[in-house]
Amino acid sequence: MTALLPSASRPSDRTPAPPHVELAGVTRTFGTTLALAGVDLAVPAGSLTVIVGPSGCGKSTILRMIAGLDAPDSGTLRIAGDDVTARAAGERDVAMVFQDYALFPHMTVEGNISFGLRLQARHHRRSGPGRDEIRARVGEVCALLGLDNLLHRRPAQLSGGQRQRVALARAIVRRPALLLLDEPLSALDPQLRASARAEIRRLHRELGTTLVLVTHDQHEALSMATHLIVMDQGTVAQSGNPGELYRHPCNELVATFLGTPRMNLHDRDGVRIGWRPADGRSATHRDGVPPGAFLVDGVVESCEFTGDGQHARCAGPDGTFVLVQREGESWLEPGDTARVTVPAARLHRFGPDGRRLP
Ligand SMILES: Nc1ncnc2c1ncn2[C@@H]1O[C@H](COP(=O)(O)OP(=O)(O)OP(=O)(O)O)[C@@H](O)[C@H]1O
Repeated sequence: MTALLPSASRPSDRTPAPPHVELAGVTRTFGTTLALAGVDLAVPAGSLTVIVGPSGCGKSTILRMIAGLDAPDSGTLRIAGDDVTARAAGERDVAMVFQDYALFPHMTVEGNISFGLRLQARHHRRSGPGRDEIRARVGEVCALLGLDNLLHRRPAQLSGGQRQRVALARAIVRRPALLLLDEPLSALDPQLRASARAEIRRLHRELGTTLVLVTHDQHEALSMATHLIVMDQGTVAQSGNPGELYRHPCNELVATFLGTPRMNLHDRDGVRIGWRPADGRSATHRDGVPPGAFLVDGVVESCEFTGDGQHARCAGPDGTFVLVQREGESWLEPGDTARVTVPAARLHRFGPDGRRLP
């Protein structure tokens, strides 16, 4: 497939890509709410960067700032190396897809997708795209997104997933160097979400453009991101490769926000010990405890069947915890005594301030 957009270095490159977007010391207050409390972040060029965090942590505000729809109170924003902090939205090579897709209801799919190009043609008669070019570019993105058979429908005649693809098509037909997606999957039902996630990843690979996506769904974030940024109360808690953040969370917030069921935590000797529910093994009293392994006891309160396994919820002297059991293991039942061991290499330790201990 020929790249529709100027190619950027791929996330699989070994050398770290230069940042496409950089925020330095960005703050933003709304009335008495400090939405962004000094944000420093970098979006690697060509990456699929996902910004994730609890509701209200400032994700959408960051996206709107990158798009030029909001301005920082202080700090700087650079795109492709240029300081664009004071530059208007129209002067940035950026396209944004909104959460509600914001399609024009009275226009057909074709009309919606070609709208920006037709506007360009009208305003820049000499340099803007001609009628044939517009038709060719609309055809190209419709083929890419499987919209060929829907060109003459209006948004009301489309499913949620089809509307989302039209919104994506409308954004990429302009060939922006940077594509911003605000909660793009939130209007879709769970089954469509899985295919839409794959669709966005494919689109990102084929376009080779930098894509920044905002979500509050950690599963979506882990499964889609080539670069992950976890936000907490208006600041960046941690950023990097999703696997790295999952395996080595820098603090308790990142540790418990990423992964389901969430990480179990127990206080022992002034240290908080964390372990992921899938890393524990149910053991009997006759089993030896491997050197350095963590041992936790409890009574099974309830079990939840998940299809390929079960989640056993337990309560014990060290607090409550969840154990993931897979097919083939001997499953615990409510009322059973649970004795769980966790290998030393799978333990996380946090200090009183919540930060990861070495
Ligand atoms: N226009 C506004 N006026 C007043 N407060 C605002 C405005 N926009 C955002 N805020 C506040 O700023 C904070 C950050 O909002 P933002 O929308 O960026 O969070 P978010 O992480 O995207 O949340 P969500 O996941 O719920 O969409 C919130 O406390 C929000 O209430």
